[in-house]
Amino acid sequence: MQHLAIVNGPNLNLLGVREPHIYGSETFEDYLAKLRTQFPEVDIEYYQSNVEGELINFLHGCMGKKQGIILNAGAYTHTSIALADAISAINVPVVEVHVSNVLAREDFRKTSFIAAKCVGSISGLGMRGYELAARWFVGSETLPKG
Ligand SMILES: O=C1C[C@@](O)(C(=O)O)C[C@@H](O)[C@@H]1O
Repeated sequence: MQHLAIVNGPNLNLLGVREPHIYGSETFEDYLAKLRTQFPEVDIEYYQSNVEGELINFLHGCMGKKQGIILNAGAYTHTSIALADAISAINVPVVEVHVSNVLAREDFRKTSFIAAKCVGSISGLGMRGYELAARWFVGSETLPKG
């Protein structure tokens, strides 16, 4: 069985409530329940924190345990060298996901400190970005299978 982690950063606990015109009106918990039924062969652990260091600790803990990480770092995407360093430090591939199209928004969202450390990025495809990232991991032959 493959083990993936979905990691959501600050303010993403408020998906469904927060600025629904940008992020939609579905809660992440509802979305995750559907996602899990789409990937019965995958163990998907979900972690969310509003605290930078807690996100880093969780990423460290994925070493040797997960085949891949799907990370929406929220606003830390645009600020956190520490998070970028954590992605470099762990031997687990990370796909960056953003619900909104960050390149179509404010200029400060156009910089991602984490993008270059990730295997790829998905932005602007709504919640489906998580599904597409999971599908990429499942189809990836280069990854060790658990
Ligand atoms: O919190 C978020 C959410 C986001 O990562 C997204 O999923 O679109 C985009 C970020 O710029 C923002 O700070």
